[in-house]
Amino acid sequence: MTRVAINGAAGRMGRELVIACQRNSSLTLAAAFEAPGSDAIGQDAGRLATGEDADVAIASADDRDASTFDVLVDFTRPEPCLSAIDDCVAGGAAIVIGTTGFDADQLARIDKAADKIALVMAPNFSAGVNLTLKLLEMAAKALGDTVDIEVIEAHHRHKVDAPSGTALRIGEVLADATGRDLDDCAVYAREGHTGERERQAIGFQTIRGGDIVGEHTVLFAGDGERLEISHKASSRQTFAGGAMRAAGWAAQQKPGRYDMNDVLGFDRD
Ligand SMILES: NC(=O)C1=CN([C@@H]2O[C@H](COP(=O)(O)OP(=O)(O)OC[C@H]3O[C@@H](n4cnc5c(N)ncnc54)[C@H](OP(=O)(O)O)[C@@H]3O)[C@@H](O)[C@H]2O)C=CC1
Ligand SMILES: O=C(O)C1=N[C@H](C(=O)O)C[C@H](O)C1
Repeated sequence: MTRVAINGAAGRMGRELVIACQRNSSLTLAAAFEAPGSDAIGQDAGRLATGEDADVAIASADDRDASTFDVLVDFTRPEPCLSAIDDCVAGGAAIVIGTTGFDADQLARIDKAADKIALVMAPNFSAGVNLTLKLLEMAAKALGDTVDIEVIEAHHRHKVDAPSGTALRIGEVLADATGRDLDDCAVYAREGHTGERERQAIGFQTIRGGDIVGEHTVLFAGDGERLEISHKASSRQTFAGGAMRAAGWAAQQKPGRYDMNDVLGFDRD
């Protein structure tokens, strides 16, 4: 049995992760953590997620001892995630990172930690989104500079980062497939007299509202026709189940940085 710990266990994803862990027969919930001072500390992680006790009390992230679990799953915010990584390095545990919104310095710290522990990081753990990335790569290679490419994403009103981590990953895949550098061609906002659109631009449109779980569409707009490839998540269990699959896999790996292509066994080309 792989011993799993969940960071941010009282959050939207944290509660779904508790459920997904309980549904996976090769995993056992060993620990759950929340922000120091959180009202959730001391509450049972299972009771919070499902109404039934899991006999795992949520502890403060300050009291984390990574020798008591094999892998930690983090869906929190960048800074708490980096603290969790430090603890996993100290205790020799693997980590699965679903958190999004890291800056370049933070990403460099994550890369460094992967020299010491197995680290699986993905902006989206749903199998459907990871398959969508493959379809997008194929479409972008085939259509190339004959179309204008726009990435449209929609999420719930509580999301704090934009564009979504998934949209940014989509942008990287599209840029690679068309031989562009995303830093040069990304357009994140348009207002006023913008001038005509440049063919090489990859545009991002962000929608925030209500309880939208997560939707991503790529529009390939040509003359006389347009192609749209969409993924729409309707339940956070799709992310949580994928993250638990990654947790079981990560616990068996040697140190290194991995993503969902590795977990799902997808080819890299
Ligand atoms: N990769 C993927 O498949 C997916 C990624 N995500 C990403 O996951 C992250 C979380 O999303 P979501 O669940 O909606 O957000 P929530 O705000 O609902 O959950 C985050 C949780 O982390 C807690 N937290 C804050 N600080 C700490 C700390 N120091 N130690 C431990 N826990 C802490 C928060 O507590 P408090 O509220 O008290 O601050 C909260 O309970 C986001 O970055 C989101 O983009 C989301 C879905 C899928
Ligand atoms: O914050 C969310 O909810 C989600 N975040 C991830 C992202 O930023 O891509 C994945 C998912 O779409 C839900």
